[in-house]
Amino acid sequence: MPILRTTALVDAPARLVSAAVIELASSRSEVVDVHESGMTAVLREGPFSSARLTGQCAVTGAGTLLTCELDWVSRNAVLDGFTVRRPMLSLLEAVTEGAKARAEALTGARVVVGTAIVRDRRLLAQQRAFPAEVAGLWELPGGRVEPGESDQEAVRRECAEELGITVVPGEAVGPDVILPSGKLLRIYRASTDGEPVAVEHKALRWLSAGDLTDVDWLPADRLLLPVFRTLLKS
Ligand SMILES: Nc1nc2c([nH]c(=O)n2[C@H]2C[C@H](O)[C@@H](COP(=O)(O)OP(=O)(O)OP(=O)(O)O)O2)c(=O)[nH]1
Repeated sequence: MPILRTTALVDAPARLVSAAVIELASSRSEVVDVHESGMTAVLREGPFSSARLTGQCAVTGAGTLLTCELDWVSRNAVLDGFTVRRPMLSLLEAVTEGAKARAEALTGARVVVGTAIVRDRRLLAQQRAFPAEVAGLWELPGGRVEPGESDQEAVRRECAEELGITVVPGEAVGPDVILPSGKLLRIYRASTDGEPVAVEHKALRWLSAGDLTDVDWLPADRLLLPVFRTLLKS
């Protein structure tokens, strides 16, 4: 199975480098797995039987080392060297260099926090009531981090406003996701003793791992479903 590998040293945190690779990969392929330090995508169409793109981040003293790999099953091993390897290398370089530039440009971008509250192996999700373009779609509780506020303070404030509960924020999980506005969606675990109610939303649901695909998520959250599944296993 042919395999190509490229690397780049990126001056940005790993969860943002992962976000940039996910954004680039999802414009050309189907992202099938995401985690804090990378992602795996499958290319469905091209001069190969099947192809897989992975991006993996490692934290070093000099920045985040991004390693991207493409491996594929050849249709014709003789033609492979001429007709497949060169475009595959161009694709890989475009993803690696594109992710480096995008992550470095977005360092310090505004953050939207999402809150992952898990109870009895179920994740709390809420259905948006407005604006019209996204009404009916599902998301995690949260919202924009206000100037001068920490991510954790935003998690506490948004959960109080949207759910009427006090939460204790935990660690960030998964990669960031770049929103169409250029803000970064960042998910934090949180725990609560309170009973949430839908203050601003249409509905709340506690979703088990098997229920996760029953609801129509906002596109950024749909990308994070592998992270939500992992949370429900632990
Ligand atoms: N809260 C939240 N927002 C999300 C998620 N996924 C996702 O794409 N978003 C987007 C939707 C919005 O464009 C943006 C957050 O907007 P928002 O309306 O919830 O934020 P906010 O409470 O600070 O807004 P506002 O009342 O100040 O207008 O992030 C998610 O899981 N939770």
